Amino acid sequence: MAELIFFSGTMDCGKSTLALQMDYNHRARGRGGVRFSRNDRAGESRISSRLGLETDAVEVQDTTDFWEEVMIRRTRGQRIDYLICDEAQFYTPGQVEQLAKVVDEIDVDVFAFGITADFRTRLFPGSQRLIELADRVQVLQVEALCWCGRRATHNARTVDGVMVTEGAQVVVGDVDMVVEAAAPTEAEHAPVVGYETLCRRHFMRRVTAHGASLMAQQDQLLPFEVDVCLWHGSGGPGEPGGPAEPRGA
Ligand SMILES: Nc1ncnc2c1ncn2[C@@H]1O[C@H](COP(=O)(O)OP(=O)(O)O)[C@@H](O)[C@H]1O
Ligand SMILES: Cc1cn([C@H]2C[C@H](O)[C@@H](COP(=O)(O)O)O2)c(=O)[nH]c1=O
Repeated sequence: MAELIFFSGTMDCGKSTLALQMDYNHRARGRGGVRFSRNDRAGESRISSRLGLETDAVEVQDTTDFWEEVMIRRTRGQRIDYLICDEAQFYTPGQVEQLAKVVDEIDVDVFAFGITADFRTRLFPGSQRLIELADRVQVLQVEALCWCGRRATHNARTVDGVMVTEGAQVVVGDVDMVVEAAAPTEAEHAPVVGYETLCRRHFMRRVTAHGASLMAQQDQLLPFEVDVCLWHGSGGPGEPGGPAEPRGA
């Protein structure tokens, strides 16, 4: 019996790699499928893995109807046994319902891959619907790690290296974005948006790898205990929007 499976995890934990592997394995056994994605970092109509694999896919738009996508292909005589749905956090709740219908009504397996929550820890609407409807939600085995070595559970967004908690929900980007060392003039300056996976503790305290390394440097430089402001938030220590703990983060 066909299933709707949601493979989820943080950014950079191997979801797209697994999507490409599953497509390969099913295809190798003679099954027919279609690959879908939306807003892949590599560009439109692509599924790309940081391991270097990349392939073509059908770009999902707000107007895409998965039921129709399958019906049109089957009418043409194409074999459709499964769908690979990457970056599924960007699909609409209605599209997730179409995927469930494809599973239940015409026995097509749907393998969806995506992050559950955004940079504010809020569920993406597509991921929420997948969690509500999937036969199984499978958390990926490969753990993305926080800079402290703990399992990363959250996706932080940075703008010019500083963690932010306000902004549009969707901004395509990558982990390990390099922030320019030499500041360009204001007119040229386009903010660099990046992402970093963190454990909950460091997400809540807003301590990114960059912030932690600054704090470590300050600890080495200062001969005595002083209050050091290394943050850009508005609250006081431990308050929402406030700083990371300056010591023992
Ligand atoms: N040079 C590398 N050598 C080995 N593994 C790598 C390399 N670069 C990336 N990876 C692996 O690829 C994973 C990211 O895979 P990817 O499918 O792009 O993630 P996701 O789709 O979840 O964001 C990393 O967690 C890491 O395990
Ligand atoms: C947290 C967060 C992420 N995104 C974007 C950034 C990337 O383009 C994708 C995730 O891709 P990955 O293959 O899982 O690395 O999502 C976003 O738009 N908004 C966010 O809050």
